Amino acid sequence: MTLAAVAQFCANEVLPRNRQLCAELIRRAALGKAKMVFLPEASDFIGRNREHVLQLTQEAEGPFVEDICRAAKENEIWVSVGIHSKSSESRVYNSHIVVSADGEVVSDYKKIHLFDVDIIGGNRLMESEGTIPGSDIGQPVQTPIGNVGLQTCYDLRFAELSIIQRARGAEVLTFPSAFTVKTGEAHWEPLLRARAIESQTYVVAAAQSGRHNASRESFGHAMIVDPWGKVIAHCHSNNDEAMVEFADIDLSYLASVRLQMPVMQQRRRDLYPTLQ
Ligand SMILES: O=C(O)CNC(=O)[C@H](CS)NC(=O)CCC(=O)C(=O)O
Repeated sequence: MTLAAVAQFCANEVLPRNRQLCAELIRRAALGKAKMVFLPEASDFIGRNREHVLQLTQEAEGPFVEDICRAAKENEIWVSVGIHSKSSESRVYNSHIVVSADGEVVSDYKKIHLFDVDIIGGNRLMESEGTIPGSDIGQPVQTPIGNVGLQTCYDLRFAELSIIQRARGAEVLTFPSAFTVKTGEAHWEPLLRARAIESQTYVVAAAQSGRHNASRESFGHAMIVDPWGKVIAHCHSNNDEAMVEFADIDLSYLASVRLQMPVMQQRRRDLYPTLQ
């Protein structure tokens, strides 16, 4: 058994509180014997507006990453977590870091697709006003649960990334998220299951959940999906309770799914561009 743990909680603008909750979730995952734990996008904080996010990022980044690295090392567990990170201009990066069980940051993915949308009956959010998009898909990270491809939240809607990461050796795709309630109700689970089925990977999706402030609420429902599309861990809640659920990442099962239905070999690369 190689257990993974997926977490959800409700980050707010109180930085020490968010750090403590993350450390607590890491500890609970390790107590449950997980080898790697997945925390949501923006686990360091959810801010009120662009200026607030910029200011909080200055204060949050150093102490947050330090605390995550310490918790990973103390509990001997790998961690995937979404954070805001500083840049040389007045916008931040939406980063997704992986920390090894030695407490070292071993990978840093910057969200490629930014959430610039105006949903009728939902939210208008223009992420690119305060965030610089990343431009590197990166290589999957070798971890004790398998090769983990890093993405973030809205990237989930761009299936090309998942296929490319699968071609680069990903066995697990991970999407730390803060889905809105309206889009989450309609799309969250079907998108996660679709990515798992079509790329034949495990999908681990940690989630923000509950009300962050007067204008932001997140959908929750963190989950792990197996390569057949079955939901094998599910935080059944959309309130602000912090929780963690577990599932076995079975790479021999993954190999058998790929063998039975070899979709990667069956792609018509003569008809559509080769993905690498
Ligand atoms: O703002 C922060 O600090 C953290 N980042 C987020 O919450 C991001 C950008 S606003 N949220 C999403 O991408 C939601 C995607 C979504 O809900 C969908 O694809 O339907």
